[in-house]
Amino acid sequence: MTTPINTPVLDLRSVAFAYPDGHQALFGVDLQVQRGERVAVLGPNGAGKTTLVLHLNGILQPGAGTVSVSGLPVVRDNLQEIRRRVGIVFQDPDDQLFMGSVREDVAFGPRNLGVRGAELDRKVMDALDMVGMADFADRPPHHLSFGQRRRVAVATVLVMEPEIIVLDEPSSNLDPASRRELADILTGLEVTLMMVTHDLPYALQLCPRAIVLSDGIVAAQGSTFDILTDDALMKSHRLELPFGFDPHVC
Ligand SMILES: Nc1ncnc2c1ncn2[C@@H]1O[C@H](COP(=O)(O)OP(=O)(O)OP(=O)(O)O)[C@@H](O)[C@H]1O
Repeated sequence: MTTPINTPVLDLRSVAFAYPDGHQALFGVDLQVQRGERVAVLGPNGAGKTTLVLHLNGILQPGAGTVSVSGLPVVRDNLQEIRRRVGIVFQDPDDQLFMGSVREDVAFGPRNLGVRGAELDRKVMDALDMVGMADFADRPPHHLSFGQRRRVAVATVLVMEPEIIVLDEPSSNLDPASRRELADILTGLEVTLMMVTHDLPYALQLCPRAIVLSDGIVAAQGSTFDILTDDALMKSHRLELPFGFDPHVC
């Protein structure tokens, strides 16, 4: 199927969601992400960011509203294709690494789609190369450091050649060098990217655009720089820059 060139990769219309216990987490979220964009999702604890992410590949289904990925609605019948198009890197890499070796973990997704033999080997090694983990292909994931496991988790998503990569707190628990190396990897990728983060300098470095999710609605969106330098907006949504960090000088 061909997709018109200006169809957003992500298109959320009036998405509302309540958990089974009745807690309403999203109250009508509208959000479009165009091909090639890098967008940060900012917001205080409990704002609904993870709930939003779980709607992007159909882990959660909205109570009202719609989610589409490059024009394809996120509904039960489309989930296999949606999950190929949307790669989610969860906060805890151990949620997505469960095989005996790095190579097997990265091969898991494409193998499920029927890729085999030399083509599978090539795809796996290309993805591991992109995250600088090719030398670790035969190591068990649980023998790797947290930062190395996060890179492998990124490779498990890259190998599927998704249309958008969504990362939940990609810089959490990384030491400064690993944090910087992951930023280098992510900025080098030619893929649409959405990143949920409390690490505001990271958002500024990686994502030209940001949205502020607060109490289950999109409270603001615009350039990341404009948002981070709007003191009143930042304060009203409990967003704080690290002490001494000045967005004007990075
Ligand atoms: N399984 C659940 N059942 C009921 N309520 C939930 C469930 N998961 C999350 N919530 C509630 O939904 C709201 C949004 O949660 P969510 O995890 O999406 O927030 P978040 O913005 O990702 O927060 P954080 O920055 O702390 O990770 C919160 O009030 C939370 O308590």
